[in-house]
Amino acid sequence: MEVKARAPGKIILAGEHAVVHGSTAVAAAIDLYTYVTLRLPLQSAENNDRLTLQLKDLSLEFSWSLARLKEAIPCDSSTFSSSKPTSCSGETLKSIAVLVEEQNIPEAKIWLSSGISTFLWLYTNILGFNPATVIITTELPYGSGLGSSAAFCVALTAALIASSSSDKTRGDAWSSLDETNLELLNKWAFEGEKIIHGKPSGIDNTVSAYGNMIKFCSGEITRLQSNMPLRMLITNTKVGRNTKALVSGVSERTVRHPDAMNSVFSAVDSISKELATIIQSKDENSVTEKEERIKELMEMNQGLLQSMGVSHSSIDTVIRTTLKHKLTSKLTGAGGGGCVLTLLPTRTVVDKVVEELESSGFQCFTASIGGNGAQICF
Ligand SMILES: Nc1ncnc2c1ncn2[C@@H]1O[C@H](COP(=O)(O)OP(=O)(O)O)[C@@H](O)[C@H]1O
Ligand SMILES: C[C@@](O)(CCOP(=O)(O)O)CC(=O)O
Ligand SMILES: [Mg+2]
Repeated sequence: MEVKARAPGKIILAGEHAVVHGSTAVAAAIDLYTYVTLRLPLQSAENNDRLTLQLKDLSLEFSWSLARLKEAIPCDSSTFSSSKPTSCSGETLKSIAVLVEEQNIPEAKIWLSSGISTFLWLYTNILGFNPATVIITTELPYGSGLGSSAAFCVALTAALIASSSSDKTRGDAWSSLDETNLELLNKWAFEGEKIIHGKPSGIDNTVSAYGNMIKFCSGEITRLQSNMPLRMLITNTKVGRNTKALVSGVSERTVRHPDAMNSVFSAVDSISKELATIIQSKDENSVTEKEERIKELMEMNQGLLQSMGVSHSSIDTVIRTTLKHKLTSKLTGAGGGGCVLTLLPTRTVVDKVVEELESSGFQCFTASIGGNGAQICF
């Protein structure tokens, strides 16, 4: 039996980091996906006593015997239920980390460890100790602010949940999950994100699961209907960073300066709410006027991200370069490098600015905003 699933990456238009501390943020799915193929072998097949993970783009394969997994991962069968997402305890995470270490991940790819731990946790909790081969490919850059971690958790969980569904109508087309399964998958994916991010807000897994554009605040989701064209240039600075470290850096700064940081978070909250209002507004304001307001909000948001300590000299270079072309940019996702968004007002010609950014070693692309969420295919 084979199930495929895919889940999109995202951009955060406003509110990253502050959203972890209860502020509003606005995010949209992009048309770059992580794909998961789950193969469950027949009882009689060879290799029906192993769980294998193939990361195709990286030409890496990891494999565990089911006996080793059962021995290492504590499982209380009285509380175990795939329909009740639970958090991975610190103790279980340590046992899983040992299973990951045994795989001798190449030093240059050691950043994958948290993803592989998450894989083992989600797999064994949703499907139990059953044999399978799981193949993953992705169109998203890893650790660049486009939500590869969430897309990975969402696509994996979608495949795991779909494999136990009774309705497996065959066909080549991608289809969405029903509301109940989407809610379940989003909760499991959030538990997965906790292993990768430490303290995620839940915005990334939510927008990857549901797609479109959302306003998100303390777990409350409002689906947004955009009433204006919204084009963004995405520039990958290619400076590697890690969301977990950046999120905890902001928390530490908040402990040191609670009043100042709470004011920063409150300002971000206002920016995100105003942005959501402008995007949805059907009023008479011309598109140009709305774009001018969005530009200013992005500029203010970037300033506040700077004051949280999550910008980077590479991000400043992108901002300065785009400003020469009268374009406004802000970081997206956790910052510290990673990707930068540049608003492309109607009729902007991007060739010159892209050429200049790419000549500095950055990689530019555009992506369609606000598309599909998680989908499955049998
Ligand atoms: N396709 C994948 N396979 C395995 N692990 C992945 C995959 N995509 C993401 N990850 C995990 O997520 C981490 C990156 O997540 P994060 O630092 O949150 O950045 P982002 O979500 O912006 O890409 C990687 O280091 C890896 O552990
Ligand atoms: C910084 C944050 O707001 C977004 C992180 O996004 P990414 O992992 O950098 O794609 C963290 C979160 O909301 O969980
Ligand atoms: Mg992430």
